[in-house]
Amino acid sequence: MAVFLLLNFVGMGARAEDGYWLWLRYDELPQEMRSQYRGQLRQIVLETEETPTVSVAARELSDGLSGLLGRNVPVSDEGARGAILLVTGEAASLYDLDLSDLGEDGYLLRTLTDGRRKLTVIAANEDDGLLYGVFHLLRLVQTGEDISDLNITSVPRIDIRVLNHWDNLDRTVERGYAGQSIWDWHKLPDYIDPRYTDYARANASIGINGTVLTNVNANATVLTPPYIEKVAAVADTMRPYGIQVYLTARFSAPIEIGGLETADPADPAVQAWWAGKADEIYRKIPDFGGFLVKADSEGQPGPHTYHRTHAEGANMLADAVAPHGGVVMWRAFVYSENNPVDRHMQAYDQFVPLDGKFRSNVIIQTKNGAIDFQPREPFHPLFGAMPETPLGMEFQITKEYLGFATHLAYLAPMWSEVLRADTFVKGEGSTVAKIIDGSLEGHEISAMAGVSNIGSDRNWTGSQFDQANWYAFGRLAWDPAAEPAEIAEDWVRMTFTGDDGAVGTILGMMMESREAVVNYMTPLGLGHLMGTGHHYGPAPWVSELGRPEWNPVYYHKADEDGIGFDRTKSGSNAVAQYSDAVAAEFADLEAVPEEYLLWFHHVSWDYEMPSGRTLWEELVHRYTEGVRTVSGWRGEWASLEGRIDEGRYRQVADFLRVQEKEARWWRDACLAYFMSLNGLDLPAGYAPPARTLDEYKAMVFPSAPGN
Ligand SMILES: CO[C@H]1[C@H](O)[C@@H](O)[C@H](O)O[C@@H]1C(=O)O
Repeated sequence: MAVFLLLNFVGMGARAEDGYWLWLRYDELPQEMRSQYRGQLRQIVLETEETPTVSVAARELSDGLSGLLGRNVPVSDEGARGAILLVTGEAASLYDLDLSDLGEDGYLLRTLTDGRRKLTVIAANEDDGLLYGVFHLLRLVQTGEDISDLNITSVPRIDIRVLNHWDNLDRTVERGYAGQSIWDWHKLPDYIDPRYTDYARANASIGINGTVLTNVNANATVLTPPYIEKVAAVADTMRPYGIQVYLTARFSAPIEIGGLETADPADPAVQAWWAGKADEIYRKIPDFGGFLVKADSEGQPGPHTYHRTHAEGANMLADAVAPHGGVVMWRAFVYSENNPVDRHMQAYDQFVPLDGKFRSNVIIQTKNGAIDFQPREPFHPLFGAMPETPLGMEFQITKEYLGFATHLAYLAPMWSEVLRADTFVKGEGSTVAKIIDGSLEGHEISAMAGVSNIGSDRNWTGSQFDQANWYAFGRLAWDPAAEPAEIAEDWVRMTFTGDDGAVGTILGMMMESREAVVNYMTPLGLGHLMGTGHHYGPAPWVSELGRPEWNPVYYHKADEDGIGFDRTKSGSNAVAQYSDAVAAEFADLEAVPEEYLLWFHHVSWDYEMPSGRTLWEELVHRYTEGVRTVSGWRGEWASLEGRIDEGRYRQVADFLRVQEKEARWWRDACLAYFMSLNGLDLPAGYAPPARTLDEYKAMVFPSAPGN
């Protein structure tokens, strides 16, 4: 028995079976791939001071290459043939390398020929840059790229590339579908889970340089002395990997843990309390990043209680961390203080008047769209509307609205769509990416945040494919112009296999996946039809909840005649929050991109679409297409049996079965509901819903984690 278990473990390898090692799988490459690297990657030579970061970089490179090449690639003193040199600062001049444009995090990868020696050089100004360069070289080898004549310069476009954990101190994770929080507060600071190091490695490998450990629906306890000790222990583990730790600041903390009677940002005692708290944190964590704040939204405390603005609230915290070089990421996700005509308009209405009033170390962290991480939303109208304020991007990596852990939905195409969207605020080419990287308006700081999908499941993210979303977030934060398909291909090769046929199959599925989800959940610009509260499964009929915007009917506004939210002049006029050029396009029924049609217009069921179908027929078609796409993947995935390891093959196959079942559920329940309003039949050739509307309404949702 013992022998069997041992063989089982060693033979199949935890690495291969459960996804724990993410994309950092340094399994031996196939012979034909290995041979090309043989001469060039023999040993690692440090031409830099050996700091903790340099040590972890050298160890990663040595371990990685040794695994991939199936022979020891040691750190050595001597730069013989086939050396990889890690070079910082002064030493770069020996090799005639110009590091002047690399900033703190950028790096060069170069192949140099020195007499008969061929050298691979990784050079950077700072150790963190070196670490990023090491991971890039590893990636090239993992994906079988030719490295014989390297000439790569890479500099991140965004300064603060940060994960937001919506993790509570009791280890539940809001909107988390991958098990408990990895932050084990109970055992910290004395026990440092080895996972923290693997977490740091994974993040560093994709350029992430910050992590907010706690939920934006914040608990002030994390700011008390015992917790600061715990956070410091996590920060110590992250530091060698170039990752700064941040915390969420509960606005009422001065009352809850400080013994004050108010949290009014204009009160000197409150200001002094926060300044003292910041000093206390920085004494333990000298490189603490700063605070992330959700205020005056969904019941969170904030400055409005004291008739102060978001700017006054943010500035107070900004002043507290400024002497230490910290920042405040103040979220623009505010709603539900008043019953809105259009929730879409609230953040803009509250924040645009405050443009220019924030301290220079405040970033307004804005979700990609104005509502809430739907499968598709037009870009948030705040982008471009606050030229004097740095706006950070907030994407949601965890799939709250896209099928939790089981559904395959590769999100980079969705994020990229928003980053590439043109706001036209300074004429053509004023993309969202240029606003958040600070280049359009000349800002000093820039940030991109991703709401983490990480938990304590062995595979970290709840499914194999959800790892790709974590991976892609990092790559896009580094370079918002990166191609989603290229990112995905790197990920597939590193994570699953280098077999070109299999790579093509998996990549094809990934690249179709986001659109498939849009089709079977919310096609043509629909949004928020999900079950209320947990946000799982379809519930477009819900109408009785206490506030209008809690109900799906508020978002689709379907009736006998038509469907969609009129955000033009005849409706809420939310379009007016965009620049003139964009507003004109969105407001025009003929010009609005089809994918945003029902987001901006209420359209009659018989409206003729560009395809020649009526709107109703087009909706049916899209819902059906979504299901068909997912069904197709099941066959494609089955063709990979035996070509990737059994454990991961099975899990994905099972999850695709779930996704197909649920895609049908979405299609059928939504169509049954819309038919009950419009009285129309399905066009010929389309299967009717499998059950009656009442049956869908009565369906018990599987108990949903994470809300
Ligand atoms: C953390 O709260 C979340 C809430 O769970 C979620 O349903 C919604 O997406 O957004 C909120 C927010 O972004 O603050």
